[in-house]
Amino acid sequence: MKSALCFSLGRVIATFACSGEKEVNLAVENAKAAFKLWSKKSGLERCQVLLEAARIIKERKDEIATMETINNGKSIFEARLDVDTCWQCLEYYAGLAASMAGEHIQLPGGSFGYTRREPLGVCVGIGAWNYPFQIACWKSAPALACGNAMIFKPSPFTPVSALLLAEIYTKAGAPPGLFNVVQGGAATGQFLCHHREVAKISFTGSVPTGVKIMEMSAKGVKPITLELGGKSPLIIFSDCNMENAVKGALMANFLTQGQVCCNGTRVFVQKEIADKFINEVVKQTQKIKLGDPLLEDTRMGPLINAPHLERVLGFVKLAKEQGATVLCGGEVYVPEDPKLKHGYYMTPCILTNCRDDMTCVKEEIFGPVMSILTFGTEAEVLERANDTTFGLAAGVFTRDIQRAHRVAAELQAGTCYINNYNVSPVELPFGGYKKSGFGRENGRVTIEYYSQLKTVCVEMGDVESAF
Ligand SMILES: NC(=O)c1ccc[n+]([C@@H]2O[C@H](COP(=O)([O-])OP(=O)(O)OC[C@H]3O[C@@H](n4cnc5c(N)ncnc54)[C@H](O)[C@@H]3O)[C@@H](O)[C@H]2O)c1
Ligand SMILES: O=CCc1c[nH]c2ccc(O)cc12
Repeated sequence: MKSALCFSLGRVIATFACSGEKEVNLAVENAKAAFKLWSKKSGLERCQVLLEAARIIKERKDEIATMETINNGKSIFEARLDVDTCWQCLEYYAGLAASMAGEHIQLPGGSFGYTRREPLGVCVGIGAWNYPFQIACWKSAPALACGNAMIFKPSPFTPVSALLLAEIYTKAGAPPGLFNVVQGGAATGQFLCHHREVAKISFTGSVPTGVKIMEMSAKGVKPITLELGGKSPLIIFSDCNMENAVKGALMANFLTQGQVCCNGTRVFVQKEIADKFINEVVKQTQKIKLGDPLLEDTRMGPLINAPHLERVLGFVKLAKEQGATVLCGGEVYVPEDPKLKHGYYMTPCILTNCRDDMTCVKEEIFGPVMSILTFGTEAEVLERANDTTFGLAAGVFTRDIQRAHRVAAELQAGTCYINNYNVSPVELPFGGYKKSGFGRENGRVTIEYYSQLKTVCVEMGDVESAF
């Protein structure tokens, strides 16, 4: 069985054999052997390997970013920013590796207890296609820092860049098999999830697949992290800094061609400033440079593949049928360069006259389509913003500091941005509420998702038997 990889030119650039049960078993055996060695190392020794891997990522930044652009279609400008958060993530967890510790608890009669934070074993990471290298780093860095091994399965649409990470960990001194990559789609993912020697699964992808992962993990009683989809609200109050709010709305909608899980695609604008905001946001959107993602000044490349482009265009068509107005974009784009004519490009789209019950406002589109809605009061917009089964992210633009925090506290989302959107410092935990998933990536808390706590109870006196 083969998996084909396509790029913006619409041509296959690589083929990979999908891993079957035999290859998955082999990967697990290798990971188990590596885990034996790695889990015995001190935190400081693990820290040194992660720091060296971070250094290599920095050194090879341009090469990795180029590969990611070819892999995914995002602009080279953005791919470089992605790579920065990757080495930062490895450095961050390198720093935490040596500080992992338990507690010492005094008990009556001089007895005491202590806790040990121990690794889980062989962990599995399963990734989506929108941030291939970054997803592999955000999963593997905390896993390895805690003393685990990881088998990573990238999306079959973007199989290449995770292999660079495997090469880098090996060069940095990780034992063979500590970070293993297997290729394939759903079937390979199922072999991994069902494997009895797999201790944990961290999944990034869609809600329907997340449900399947949860079912499989339930059978094996395995802990999981689910980073799923979203339909996040971005609330723009009339007292905002307009220039920043417009920039924020673009950041919330058009990175990676709009294929970002935490995008703020429901943009609620207070009525008083709606016309001015809409004018400005359309003006700035029309200036976005589309085209060859490897060119320095390009800011939007092609979507991931032909069926996805059709799907996104279908959402725009349906929005029009349901009464929305297309203010710009929403159409197939054919770059002038003949080499790019088979790419999956579309122009970034802004919809107005949207209602909360429209499909474009309710469902995750995962493409460059912003839906603008207007609102009157804070109470009204909060109710409408929270009226969704998702809860990945949310944003608010206002100059009123009390309102900013009040609104952030009321929003049902795992990440709330105040006066910015889609920045991702690795020090901050990231993850969902509601159907957007559970568990966290990044931040100190993720150590808890890749380790388990052992309590050791020590008797200093004689046993007082009940018998
Ligand atoms: N919350 C987040 O952090 C986050 C980040 C990126 C993408 N996403 C979401 O991911 C979706 C888009 O990504 P996608 O299309 O790659 O998602 P997807 O669910 O189709 O696939 C994700 C991964 O799961 C694998 N997979 C598919 N079926 C499987 C099965 N039955 N068992 C095991 N593995 C299986 C795929 O091969 C792929 O590697 C969007 O909904 C987006 O919101 C979420
Ligand atoms: O696409 C959604 C958010 C996101 C961006 N980069 C990463 C990396 C790993 C994730 O699990 C999610 C994300």
